[in-house]
This record gives sequence, structure tokens and C-alpha cells, in this order.
Amino acid sequence: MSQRKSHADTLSGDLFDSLPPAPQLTVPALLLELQSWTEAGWLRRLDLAFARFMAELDPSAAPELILASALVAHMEGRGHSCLVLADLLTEPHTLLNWPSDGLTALLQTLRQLASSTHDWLHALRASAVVTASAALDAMPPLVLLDGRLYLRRYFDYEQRVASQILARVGGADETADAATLRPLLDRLFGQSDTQDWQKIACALAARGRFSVITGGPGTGKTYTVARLLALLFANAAQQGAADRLRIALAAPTGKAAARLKQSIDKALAGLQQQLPGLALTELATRMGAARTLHALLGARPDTRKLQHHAGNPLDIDVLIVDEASMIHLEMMAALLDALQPHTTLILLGDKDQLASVEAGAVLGDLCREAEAAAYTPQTMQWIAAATGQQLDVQWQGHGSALAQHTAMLRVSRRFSGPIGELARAVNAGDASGALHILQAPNEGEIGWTNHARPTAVVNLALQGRDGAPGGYRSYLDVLNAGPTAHASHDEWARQILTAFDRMRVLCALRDGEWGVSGLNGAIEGALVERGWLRKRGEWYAGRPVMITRNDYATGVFNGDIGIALPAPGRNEALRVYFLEGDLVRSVLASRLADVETAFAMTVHKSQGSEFEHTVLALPDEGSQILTRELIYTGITRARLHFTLVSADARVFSAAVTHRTRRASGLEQALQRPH
Ligand SMILES: Nc1ncnc2c1ncn2[C@@H]1O[C@H](COP(=O)(O)OP(=O)(O)OP(=O)(O)O)[C@@H](O)[C@H]1O
Repeated sequence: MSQRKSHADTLSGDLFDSLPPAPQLTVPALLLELQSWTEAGWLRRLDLAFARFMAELDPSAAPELILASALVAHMEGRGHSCLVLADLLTEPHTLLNWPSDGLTALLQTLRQLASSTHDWLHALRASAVVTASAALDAMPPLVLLDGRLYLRRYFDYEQRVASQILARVGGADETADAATLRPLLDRLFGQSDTQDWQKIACALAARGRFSVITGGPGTGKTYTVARLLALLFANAAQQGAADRLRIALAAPTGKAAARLKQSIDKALAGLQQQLPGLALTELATRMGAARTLHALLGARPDTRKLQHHAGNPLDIDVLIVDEASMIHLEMMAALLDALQPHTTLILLGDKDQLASVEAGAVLGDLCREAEAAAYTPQTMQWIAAATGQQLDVQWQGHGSALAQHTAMLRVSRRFSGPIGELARAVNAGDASGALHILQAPNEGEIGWTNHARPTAVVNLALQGRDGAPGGYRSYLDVLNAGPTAHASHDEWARQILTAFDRMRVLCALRDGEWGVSGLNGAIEGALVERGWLRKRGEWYAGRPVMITRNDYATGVFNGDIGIALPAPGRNEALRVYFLEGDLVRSVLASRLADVETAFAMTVHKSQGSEFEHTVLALPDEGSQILTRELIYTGITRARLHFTLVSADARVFSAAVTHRTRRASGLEQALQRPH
């Protein structure tokens, strides 16, 4: 890692400046160069094909445009909505996760092209395949705005998200006035005048048609939203409209949706005793199950087209979406398009978690002002009138219209011990503080094996550790004991699934001995060796699998986790059992084509899930993939116990100090006056 950095630094620094100017590259020569980068695996075939397509569309295109075309396509594949040209010229080595020879080749190529951002912009604007117009009906395939180059599709998504949100947060069309809310909020949260961010979040969410509630794990996002539902319901009841209030719950994954519904139902049942006059239990039943965003919007196989869109919007008044950090730009655009103007959208999520694998980091972009609050004097006054709380002046500012509809919950009720401290240190980029917490004595909440080999992960997976016993042995004990005479087959499957969900191994990488593929094989082999698993071919009883692609025919979705078990009766065929909330469902194993074994999974795929014991395995070498967000997300998946397994503490420290920011123009687009 250090080798790559120093190499690239030299090239982009003094050496780059001091070398004599290289001859200007021609487009055919550049295309050959791009082809060699593709063969080396640095660029995707798609990136090269797009660059070639641009060269065909505009035979007089400058080489700068052709290189930028390949790179903007490449950046999209890495989760960015656009390519910031100034970044390409000033810090190409941090922009691309390429090996040092790839970066050297890029820097050599850049040396043969224009050297200033101004000249690059000029070269790009000169082509008919680039438009500088924000108008959505302009057709060229590339859009250049404020120094950012976009693929048209992503530019359109960004513009749609920004304009829909601005339409919802702009203007003065408050849906509830402060005086009406005050007595209800006092009943729900009490009358204290000490700063209560949950009460404030609830008030702000009831105020308009869009709001964001962000906070770390256990800060009470669901607790607050359950009260918000009661508030909206009570408000509707006062107007005789409670029966007509249509509320829907959704989340990006099935697991997160099931968790949301469970927590909301539980919180509403608790509130029912506090508010006997309101039929909250009935409301919970009427809301129905929480759905995945795909299902809510009516995704269909083999088409990007959704059943619900601006022409056929969703028939709901309030939509609550949890785990919003996982919503990518395209999905957010589709979601906002499918809402009626009067629908209230409330996004819940942790802004510090990893963004979606797909392009965009929407929640992060929406929450840029959340830490500071930046409430205007008018918002401060409104909060005081609605909640009875005078917010400290430190939270006053001149934030955007969106900031006036955003609340950050700052006190964690569940994460107060060492795991919470570790998550906070990581989030603050304090690597030495985090190492100190990892080493400090504790009651078993935190474990750290350093200078480790992957076998350390396998040992943890087998039996757990001191203070956090169990491991995968727990679910295999239930499996190997077989169904008891008193319990149904489904009940047995539920016990196995629940026991399996108590622990999970999370990896930063997919490949290699420290990655998902290596560790899955090693753990599976060790379980077989101990005789705890009997592996016969690809499918065997007890094989945990993750679905890797939505399959509408069998009703399983990307990220769902199930376990293969023998079906009841004499039928030998294995079925894969899934837990959906409290329900157990199963699909014939032979019908599931896109699955992978799931003893170990990536941190990315673990978002929206929590495990009693989470083991995070870090590779022995640093990489651009290892970021603060990844480590934070891994740690916050742990409910009771967290174990870090690392070969080199420096890899952990480097990751904690490495913050990623996806290139996007959403933040700027949201500042536009509406
Ligand atoms: N103001 C409060 N008073 C008492 N208990 C609370 C309060 N706020 C939250 N809790 C409790 O703290 C726990 C965590 O709250 P909740 O599940 O709402 O947090 P969350 O932010 O949604 O968590 P996650 O990120 O895991 O989804 C719950 O048991 C909840 O009942």
C-alpha cells in the first residue's frame, strides 16, 4: 500500500511538473492505450466501448474528451455519479483504485494532454456529444456542468432528485401548524424543556412533505417514527380523516423491511397503553407489511420500467423508508417520481454508513448540514412553538431549505458501551483512540486478534471466543438434533435460522484468503472436518446461502439469506428456508440459480442487518476499498459482541483515516433556489 502511494505521489507531484511536455496524443493512439488498460483489467470493457462510441459519434473529438468518456463510465462503475475534471488533473491517484502501473500509465497519458482544467473544459465543450445545458430535453450523451462530467442518465437522476426534493421542502406549505402539534408532541415525548432531538425530529417530520431523520445505531429513529405515526394519526383523527390515512413502510432490502415493521409494531403496541384513545394497534395492522423499494415501486423482471412512476403514482399519504443510506441515485429518483405531490416522505438512516454499491451516495449528500443543524431563526422559532424547546444557539445557522427538514439524533440508547465508543472513535477518524479501545479490557463486548492469519477467523466461526461463545456451532447443534416431536418443521427451521443469525463473519473484500470466497471455503471445510456438516455436492443440509440476484419467479431478492434443509416428510429434496419477519418460507434449492455460500459476507451486503456477534476480517494489505465508512458499518452491525481480526494494525488505522466521498453534484443542485 505504502509503495503504491509513494509511487503515485512522486508521479503526480514534482516529476509530473518537471518532465518536459510530451507530444500531443491522437485519438487513435489513445484508443489503443485505453484498450491496453482494459486488457490489464484497469478499465472495464464497457468503459472502453463507451469511449469508442464517443469517438465514432464525434470524429473530431479531442483526445481529452475520449479519455474523459472512458473515465466517466469507469467512475459510474465505482459508485460515482460524475467525474470531477479538476480532481482528475490534481489527484488522479486518489480518484482511481488502480495498481501503481495503471496509475503510471494514466499519468503518462495525462502528460500528453492539456494540463489545465480550463483547457480540458474547453476541449470538452467544443464537442457536440457534450452539452452544458441543464435542460432535460437536451439529448447529447454527456453533460458538463460546473466542472463535472456526467453520463446523461446520471445527470437526469440527479436533477430529478434535486428538483423533487426542492419542490417538497421549498415554500411555506406546512402540513401542520406548531400550535396544533404542541399538545400531541407533549403527550408523546413529555413536556421537559431540555433538548430532545427525537421530539424535534418528530415535529420537523410532521411539518412538511419531506424529511430526513439520521442517527447512528440505537439513537431511536424507529422509536421517533412510531411516535410520528401516532402524531399523524391523531392529527388526522382530529379532522375525522383517520380512516383514510394511508401509510406505507419500505426499505431497500427484505431484511431491513422486516426489521422496520417489527420495531414499528412493537413501538406502536407500547404506545397504545400511553394513548388508549387512539387505535394504534389497528393502524399497525392496516399499514400491512413493510416492503422492499423494488416491490413497492412494482419492479418487474427484465425491465428497468417500474409499475409506479409519475404517470401512475403510489396511492399513499405517508411513506417511511428505513436504511436510506442504501438507496442509490437511480432508485431515489424513481421513488420520488412515484410519489403524489401531497405524499409525505420520511427517510431514516445513518448518514455515516457505506453508500450503496450502485452509483450515488444520496443520504450522505442530503445530510451534509445535519451535524451542524444550521436551522434558520424561523425554524428555531417554529421548533420552540411546536416542542416547547429553545434550541441552543449553536444549532442556529443559515442552512439550506433541506436542512430545515433534517434532524440528527445524537444520543444512542443501545450503543453506550465499548462497541459504541469504538464506532464513535472510528467515525471521528481517531485511529489511535480506536486502537486504544480495541486493546482496553472489557466484559467480552470487544475482541481483537492482531497479527492473525485467516485461520483465526475460522476458529471464531467454529466456536466464538471467550466472552462471546457460540459461533456457527450453535445453529448446527439445532440442525443436527433434528426437529423435536413437539415443534413443527417450520418451527425447527425458524430456530436454525435464528441461531445462524446470531453470528456473522464480515469481510472487506470479495476475493483472496481474507475475502468472502476464501473464508467461506475455509469455514465450510473446517465445519465438515469436525463432522458438524455433511457436505454432499454443492447443496447440503445446513448450507447458508445468500441470493445474489432478484428472482421474481421464486420471490427471492438480492441479499436475502436462507439455509438449505431437508423438506418435511420423506422427500429427499433440499429446500432453502428464509425468515421473513416471523414467517418461514421455503423454495426448492434446485430452483435457486444465483446464490453463494454465506458463512462470510461482505460488509456491503451486511447493511440493514445486525448480529449478536459480528466478526470483521481485514486483509493483510491496504486498499482503497478499506475506508472509514466500511469499518464503521462493520462495527455497527454488532449488537452485543464485536471481534476484529487483522493481520496488521496499520491496515485498520489507514482505513479509519481514509474517508471516501463519492463525486456528485447533488449537494450543489439542492442549494439552487427553487
Ligand atoms: N426516548 C426513548 N426513551 C426510551 N427508550 C428509547 C428512547 N428512544 C429509543 N429507545 C429505545 O432504544 C432502543 C433503540 O431504539 P430504535 O430501535 O428506535 O433505534 P434506531 O435508531 O431505529 O436503531 P437502528 O439503527 O438499529 O435501526 C429501542 O429499544 C427503543 O425502544
